[in-house]
Amino acid sequence: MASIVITGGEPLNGEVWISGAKNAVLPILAASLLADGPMEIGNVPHLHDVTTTMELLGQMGVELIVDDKMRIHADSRPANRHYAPYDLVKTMRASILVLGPMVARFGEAVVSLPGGCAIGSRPVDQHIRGLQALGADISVENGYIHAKAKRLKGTRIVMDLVTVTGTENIMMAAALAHGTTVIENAAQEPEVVDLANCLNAMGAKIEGAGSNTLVIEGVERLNGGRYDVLPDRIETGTFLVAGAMTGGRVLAKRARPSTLDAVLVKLEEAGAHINSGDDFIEVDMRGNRPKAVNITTAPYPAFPTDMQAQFTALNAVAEGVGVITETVFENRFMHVQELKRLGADIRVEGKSAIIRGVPRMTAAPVMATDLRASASLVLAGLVAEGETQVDRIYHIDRGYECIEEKLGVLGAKIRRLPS
Ligand SMILES: CC(=O)N[C@H]1[C@@H](OP(=O)(O)OP(=O)(O)OC[C@H]2O[C@@H](n3ccc(=O)[nH]c3=O)[C@H](O)[C@@H]2O)O[C@H](CO)[C@@H](O)[C@@H]1O
Ligand SMILES: C=C(OP(=O)(O)O)C(=O)O
Repeated sequence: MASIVITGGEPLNGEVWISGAKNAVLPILAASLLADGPMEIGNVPHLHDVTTTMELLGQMGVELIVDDKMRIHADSRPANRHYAPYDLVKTMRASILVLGPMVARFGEAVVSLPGGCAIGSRPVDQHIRGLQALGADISVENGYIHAKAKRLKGTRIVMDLVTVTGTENIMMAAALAHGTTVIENAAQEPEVVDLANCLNAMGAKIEGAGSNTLVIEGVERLNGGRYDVLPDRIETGTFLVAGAMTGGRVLAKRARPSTLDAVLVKLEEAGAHINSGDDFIEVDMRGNRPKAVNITTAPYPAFPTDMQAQFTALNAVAEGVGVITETVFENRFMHVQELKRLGADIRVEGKSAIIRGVPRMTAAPVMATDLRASASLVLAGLVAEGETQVDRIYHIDRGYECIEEKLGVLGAKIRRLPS
C-alpha cells in the first residue's frame, strides 16, 4: 500500500492552485444521468472518487470522454443499465447520488445500500423517504435499494435532519417530476448550490438554493450543457491550516473565499493574518505559533465537519487548550489516536476532543483511517520533528488532487512511497 513520508519543520511559503470541489463534481456527474443531451463539465479535480464515479456511470452505459483540458464530456442517452453494484458503492458512498436521477429519468433504479464507514453509520433513510414522497415505489432487498416510478410527482418534503447528499438526491429527482416540489430543512452547503446552478443551466427550475427551502418546478426534460465546478473549500481550508500550523504564509489561488467564512474566523482566532480577494485567500502566521481554538461542527454555514480533523491537528501544536465538538458524525475522531502517536495531548470525552497544545510533536509511523483523518496526519507530519510515514494513503487520493506535489511547491519535504 502506498504511503507518504514527510520530514517536518519547514514553514510553508508560497502559492497553491485550488482544484474543483470533490463534493460538487460527484453530484454534478450523477446529474448527467438526467440530461437528454451531452454535458461538458470543467474544473474537474483528478481524484479517485471521480474515477470511481466515471466507472459507475460507464457501467450504466453513459458515454464518457476526458479531453486534454481534463473536461469531462458525458452523454447519458445510451445509458441502459440502471444498476449501481455493491463493489463500486462500497468504495464510495457518494454512489448513492445516482439513485434519484435514475428513477426520475429511467423510471427504475437498483442501487446497493452504501453501509457505514469509518466516520459513522451514515444511513440513507432520508434519501429513501424523500423519493417515496415523490411517488417512487421503494423496497430494500438483499442489500439493494430497488426504486420504481412511472413519473415522479412534486410534493412538499420536510427533511428530518439536514443531509447534503439527501437534499441533492431529492433535488435531482424533483427536477424531472411532474409539478412543484418544496424541500424544507434542506442543506445549504455551497456544493448543493453548485449542483442547483448546474441543473438550472441544464434547464431545471430550482429556486432557493443556499437557503433551507428549495422550490423545484419539475420540467419535462433537461438538456445537457457546459458547467464548471466550484473550487474546493475543504482543500482550500486544508492548505490554509498547513500554512498556519507551520508558522508560514500560504496563498490559495482560484479559491472561493465566501464559502469559507466559518473556517477563516477560526484561523484569525488562531492568530493568522488573512487577506482575501474575489478568488484568493492568503494566510500569514509570520513565524508565530497558533493559539488554540474551540470549534463545534454543524451543517453550513457553521463550521464544516470536513475541516474538523485538520483543526484538531492545528490545536495539537497550538498554545493553550482547545475543545473540538463534533455534532455531525458520531465517530469522527479516528485521527486522535494517530495524532497521539506523534506526541499530541488529546482526550476524547463523548462528542468532544480536549486538546492541550504541545510545543513540538515528534515523527512516528501513522495510519490513515479516512479522508480528512489522512489530511490531519499529513498536516501533523509537516510540523513533527523527524520523518513521519503516513500509511493507507489511498484515503487521501479520494479527495486531494496531487497533495504531495502541491505541498512540495509550498516548500514541504514530502514524498510518496509506492506500494
Ligand atoms: C459526497 C459528499 O457531499 N459528502 C459530504 C456529505 O456527506 P453526506 O451527504 O453523506 O452527509 P449527510 O449530510 O447526509 O450527513 C449528515 C448526518 O445525517 C445523517 N443522515 C444522513 C442521511 C440520512 O438519510 N440519514 C441520516 O441519518 C448522517 O449519518 C450524518 O450523521 O456531507 C457531509 C456533511 O457535511 C460531509 O462530511 C461529506 O463530505
Ligand atoms: C466524508 C467525506 O466524504 P464522503 O462523504 O465522500 O465520504 C469528506 O469529504 O470528508
